[in-house]
Amino acid sequence: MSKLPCAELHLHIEGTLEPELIFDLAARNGIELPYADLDELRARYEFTDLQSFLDLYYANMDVLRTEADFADMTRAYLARAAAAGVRHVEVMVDPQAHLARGVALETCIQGVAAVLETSEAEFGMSTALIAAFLRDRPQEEASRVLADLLAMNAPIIGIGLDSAELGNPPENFVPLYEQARAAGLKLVAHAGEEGPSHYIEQALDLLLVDRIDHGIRCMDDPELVARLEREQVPLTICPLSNVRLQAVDSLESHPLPLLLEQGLNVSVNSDDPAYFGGYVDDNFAVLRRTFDLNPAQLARLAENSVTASFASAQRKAELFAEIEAWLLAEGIA
Ligand SMILES: Nc1ncnc2[nH]cnc12
Ligand SMILES: [Zn+2]
Repeated sequence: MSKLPCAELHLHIEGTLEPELIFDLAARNGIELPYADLDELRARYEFTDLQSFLDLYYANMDVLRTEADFADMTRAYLARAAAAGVRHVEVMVDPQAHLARGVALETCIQGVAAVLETSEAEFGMSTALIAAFLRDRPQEEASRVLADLLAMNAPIIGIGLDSAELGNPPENFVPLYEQARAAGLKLVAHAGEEGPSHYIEQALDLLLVDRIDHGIRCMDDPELVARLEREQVPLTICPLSNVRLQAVDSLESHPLPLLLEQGLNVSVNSDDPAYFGGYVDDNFAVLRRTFDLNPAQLARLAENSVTASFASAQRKAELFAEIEAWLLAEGIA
């Protein structure tokens, strides 16, 4: 089976930092890591919940110091994503996580954006950049950083909301989202990953988001599931992430097939692929094996990703045609 063409809509670029690159960048920047070798680092990749992952994710970012570091990480992701079948990607970056370490906004944004600009020529892959804000830091700080991003004309298409969800509800960030909307930006937010289903409703009703990242806790509220279907609210779902962070009991009990069956716009994404055991093709592969998904169901997931993307109408038409061609090649058209 050839790689299914798709859009990746839920991807933290810092979550693509592979252990080997962490060691390379540490050596380049003269940083002493708290791990003796790759095996010792890899042994830490056992998570009990979101916070246990975030602790390692933020610690490992310390190796990102220069524009070249951000660029090398982004280049490595694009090459791996191209091999995975990703034809359009909307990359999230966490500017506050870098500012807090003394890394300038320009360094992280320019480092990532400069490489995203090359992906069309190198891989035929279209890209966009989303600035994600840390919900466990103050709303006022987020608003200041967004103002700085706008003042420097950062090439961002939208904003997101991530980091520790429990106890940090969407309602805390209404001013940030109003500011972003006034600037013409697209709006997404993590909601219902670990947090309760009413965080999803808050993200929709108070932040007015275009998409929900994760959203799997909607399963606790059948009326919300019906609403998500009725309004065709996209949920960017990350199966391997949910398993590794124990947001679901097992892959077998993951709600994605049920949500697909019920007609919701669910897509498949990798979240932090260097930490969760795989890129988008790996996510598709385990889903296909576990749930015996047929080519038409896989194509529907890919079509959902294109529908939910912020790509232009022309680009979307190209991507739908690629998926149709894949389905034909699979003998199912
Ligand atoms: N899965 C996730 N949830 C919340 N914040 C994140 N930051 C990076 N990955 C994340
Ligand atoms: Zn995420």
